[in-house]
Amino acid sequence: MPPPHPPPRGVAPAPAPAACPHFLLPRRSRRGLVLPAPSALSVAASHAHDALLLRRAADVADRSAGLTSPHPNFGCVIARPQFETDNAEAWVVGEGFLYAQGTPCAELLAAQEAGEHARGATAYLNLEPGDCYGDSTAVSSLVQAGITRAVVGLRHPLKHLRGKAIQSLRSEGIQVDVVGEDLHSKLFKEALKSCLTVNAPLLYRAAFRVPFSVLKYAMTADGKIAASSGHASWISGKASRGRVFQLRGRSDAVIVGGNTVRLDDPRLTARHVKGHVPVRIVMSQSLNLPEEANLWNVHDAYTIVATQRGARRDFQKKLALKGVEVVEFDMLNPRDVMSYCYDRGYLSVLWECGGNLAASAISASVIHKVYAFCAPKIIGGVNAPTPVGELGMNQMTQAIDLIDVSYEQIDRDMLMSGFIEPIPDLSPVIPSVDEIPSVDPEVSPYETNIISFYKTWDTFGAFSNFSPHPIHMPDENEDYFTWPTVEHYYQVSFFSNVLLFLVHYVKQLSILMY
Ligand SMILES: NC(=O)C1=CN([C@@H]2O[C@H](COP(=O)(O)OP(=O)(O)OC[C@H]3O[C@@H](n4cnc5c(N)ncnc54)[C@H](OP(=O)(O)O)[C@@H]3O)[C@@H](O)[C@H]2O)C=CC1
Ligand SMILES: Nc1c(N[C@@H]2O[C@H](COP(=O)(O)O)[C@@H](O)[C@H]2O)[nH]c(=O)[nH]c1=O
Repeated sequence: MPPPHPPPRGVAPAPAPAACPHFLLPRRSRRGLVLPAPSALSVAASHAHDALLLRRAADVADRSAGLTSPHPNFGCVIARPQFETDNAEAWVVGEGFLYAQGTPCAELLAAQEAGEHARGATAYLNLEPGDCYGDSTAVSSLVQAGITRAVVGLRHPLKHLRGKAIQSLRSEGIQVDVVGEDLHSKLFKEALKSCLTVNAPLLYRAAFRVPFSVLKYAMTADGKIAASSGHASWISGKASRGRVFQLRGRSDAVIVGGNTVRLDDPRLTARHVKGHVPVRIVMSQSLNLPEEANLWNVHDAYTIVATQRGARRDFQKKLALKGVEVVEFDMLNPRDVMSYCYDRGYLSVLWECGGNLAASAISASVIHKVYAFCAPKIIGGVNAPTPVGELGMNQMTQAIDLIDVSYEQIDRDMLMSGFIEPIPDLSPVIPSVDEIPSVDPEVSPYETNIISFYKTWDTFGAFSNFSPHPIHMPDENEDYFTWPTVEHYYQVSFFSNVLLFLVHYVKQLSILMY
């Protein structure tokens, strides 16, 4: 996004003493032009601008929520003060976010968009960049772009990456201001909250060693999630259900209980929104589930059935034949299922179950956030199910208080959301990928023989298209060639009959790139 009034080209980076707020620095272009009169800005105003642009970096990072898992959401906003306007939003010359694993980093995209305007500008990063597999593109992009200052919301949560990029940037002469260390004010606290919220799944995962879990339900104005018959479609309106698709798209998995499968035959897909499709998980102790169900159609999305060890082995086999993965637990309970999801690398899980399983999950302390859609309808019914079953509380003083509550009207419905636990800060240290225990392949005798390896952190992730493991394969002339990843080989195979020249081209490109 070009600035409304681009600064002169060839602006020399300004010297940046650490103690001096960036916007107070006088800066000169190579031609001797004095740049915007930043001294006109008070420290308070510069803090306000910094905080606003940092919040914007967090908002930008949020655009790929659900897609970067298990990596954090990174956003980068590059801005430089303009003479003509005090509106910091208009100072933005480039922005970018990490779209997904294996795609260019936020800093590179922002620097590319800013071009020459990045010289002498400030980069706002919701999170300290992390370098994967020795890749330091984020830092080098900012250095090469001529950034003179970086404002960082949070240090990287991984122990082995924490502080590294900040140190590298500083060693390149870039002034780095970290919120809470170099920048303190109420405005920065709020900006920090945005940075924490955008990576809440990662932080909860680190703090509690389970994925970030959201309980979502739709209820009538008299607090029912279905009629007494169990019929529940639909309580909330179309717009609210559209929002649910978005929530699914931000989650690694969606969970329901067996009863919901029997009564609703749900699909639990993120249809109508492009992008990420979560895994569907059914928790069923009895395994008394229908032979035919939408969830067994694994062409829509992958399905896992979590059950009690030994439950209906014949039915387990049938599910496995359909491509459904069955996982047995010694004692099926929400905490063990969440530990299992943690081991699979999931960052966030959406619970779309009924009240019985919801109560069990809340009691097990695995629910961190609640989304309650309330529709202006009354259904009544003494036995009609409610969003949360028995919690064993009998005094109102025992009620769980939601915090950071938000209210939003969605068409005729009201959405209330709030956290059960405070968002953890970064004091816990997330184990590196190597330290995350692998899933025990013996966990179930009837796991499906279809294995999932789309993402590198799946159990069989080494086969993932993007997994950085070279493969050695013969080409059409039986000549062996080493491909840097399965993705390279796949893409070439896909086109080989049609565009042979492309094969040659991609091979050459691979040789050049690696
Ligand atoms: N309006 C809304 O947002 C929603 C409404 N609903 C409605 O809710 C009703 C179903 O409610 P409910 O039976 O509570 O929903 P669920 O089926 O989602 O949860 C209960 C089932 O989960 C399984 N389960 C596994 N482990 C546990 C455990 N530790 N604790 C509790 N259950 C466990 C059992 O399956 P099994 O019996 O197979 O062993 C149990 O019957 C339906 O009428 C449905 O339409 C459901 C979801 C959302
Ligand atoms: N009834 C009800 C919901 N119910 C939830 O949605 C599931 C159905 O999802 P799908 O088959 O993908 O459309 C169902 O099993 C239950 O978990 N959700 C809502 O947003 N609003 C509603 O009124």
